[in-house]
Amino acid sequence: MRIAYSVETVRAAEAELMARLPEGALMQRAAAGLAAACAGLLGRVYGARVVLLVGSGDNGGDALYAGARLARRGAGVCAVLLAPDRAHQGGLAALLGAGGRVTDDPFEVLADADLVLDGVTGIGGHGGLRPDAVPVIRAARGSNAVVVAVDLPSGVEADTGEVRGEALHADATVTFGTYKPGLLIDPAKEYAGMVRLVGIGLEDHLPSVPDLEALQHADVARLLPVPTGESDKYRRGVVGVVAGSARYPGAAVLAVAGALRGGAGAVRYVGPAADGVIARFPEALVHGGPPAKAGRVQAWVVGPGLGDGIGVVAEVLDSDVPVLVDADGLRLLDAAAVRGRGAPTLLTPHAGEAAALLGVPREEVESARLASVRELASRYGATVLLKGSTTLVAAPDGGRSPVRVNPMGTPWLATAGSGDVLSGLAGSLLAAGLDARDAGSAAAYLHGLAARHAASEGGPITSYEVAEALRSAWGDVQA
Ligand SMILES: NC(=O)C1=CN([C@@H]2O[C@H](COP(=O)(O)OP(=O)(O)OC[C@H]3O[C@@H](n4cnc5c(N)ncnc54)[C@H](OP(=O)(O)O)[C@@H]3O)[C@@H](O)[C@H]2O)[C@@H](O)CC1
Ligand SMILES: [K+]
Repeated sequence: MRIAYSVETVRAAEAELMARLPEGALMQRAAAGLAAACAGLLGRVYGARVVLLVGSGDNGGDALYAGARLARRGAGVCAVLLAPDRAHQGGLAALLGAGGRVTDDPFEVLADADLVLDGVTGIGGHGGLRPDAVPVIRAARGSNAVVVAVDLPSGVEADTGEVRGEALHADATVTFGTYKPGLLIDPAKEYAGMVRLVGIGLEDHLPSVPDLEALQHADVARLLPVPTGESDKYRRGVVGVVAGSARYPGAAVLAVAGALRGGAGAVRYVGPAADGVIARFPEALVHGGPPAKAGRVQAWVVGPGLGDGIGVVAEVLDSDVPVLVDADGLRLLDAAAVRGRGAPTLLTPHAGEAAALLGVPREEVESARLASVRELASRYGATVLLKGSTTLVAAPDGGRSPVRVNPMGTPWLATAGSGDVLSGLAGSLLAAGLDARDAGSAAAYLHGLAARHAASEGGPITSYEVAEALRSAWGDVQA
């Protein structure tokens, strides 16, 4: 599991820790870890050419002190001061004392650098890079040097993962004390490269519940249901899928495709697209409806491709098993009916649907995804999976459990029908007994991984191919 804390929380923990340490000790810990990571990347420090890009805050201070350590080990270290009169004084003195130098010509030194340390901004940065930094960052990127970001790639928003202008694309990021949300959420995450976490003693001063957590392969593997010798289809779970319409029969096929590969023992399809479903999946159980007459299920998925036939949503919400509501099912969703349910509900909107549920413009959700998913969960008393380049999953517990962020997203998933596959898959995991937050986050993870597997064969992928690749994704996380 990777966990992240917001800047506000990091600053509070830092203040607590700093009060117990001698002046500057924390920055020295950060710089020591940073220099060691750079030494590892360089292989040989003696004679290496290192360039420091130094901004006006403590992020630049970290770079300067780390540069001083590398200079003492024989590296040729040169600093580019982006705000010369505001550069960290102690760090600058340390660098000069260790034999490093300052240059006025960044392009000359960047041309043959082995390693560039990006200390322009860290958690104190806002907005994209300022104009004076842009050509320098581009020159660093255009060189053959390994580019290492200090704490965060400069130009990204630490708390939200937004990138509001130009930002540095790093090969690696050395972050201090804890991950920041921007290191886990796209698009910022893509700028960070390989992330290394350096402990500075902050851990003991951070709250026990982080703001965010991201599952990794091993976490997903632990969550996935494994059939035992005792299993029959009911023990493995039967998932009911209420989807599709005369106008959108394909949504039914895709939701069933996802459900069949989600670990439930059987998939029961209810709706008007039964012929299409059976033609593709003879193993599906089909029923014309209504859902209450279709037979026993352990969880329902309702919504994909329902078109106008959304009257059925209320009937499904009336059941006493977990229910996933997606797509058309989210229109006209009655908040009181959802809140009044005894069994868990999982809502899976994209940003536009989330905006409609919240009654705000779509841009408001896009620009504040974390706040939006939390607000939806609390307003509906449901677990909410907010789809997007980084899918977020929040439980309705007032922030007691961290929001899950999916580290496995991929732009390949921006294709028609991919949400239908996800809803079937997540519903199947609900039927197999996972709680709503686990089912949603494990499904998002497998779905993203499956898309990557499918895309690795080359070229654009279809949603059906994503569903087919779920098997190999499943095997991959368990390997
Ligand atoms: N917290 C911890 O536990 C520890 C923290 N440590 C380190 O401190 C870092 C935080 O330092 P920080 O607070 O000084 O802020 P920082 O990231 O250097 O940037 C702020 C400066 O940048 C400027 N600026 C703002 N936006 C900008 C932009 N777009 N483009 C260009 N400039 C921009 C802004 O200037 P202004 O807006 O006033 O012009 C301000 O002066 C943290 O990331 C970590 O590296 C470690 O040493 C030890 C443990
Ligand atoms: K940085």
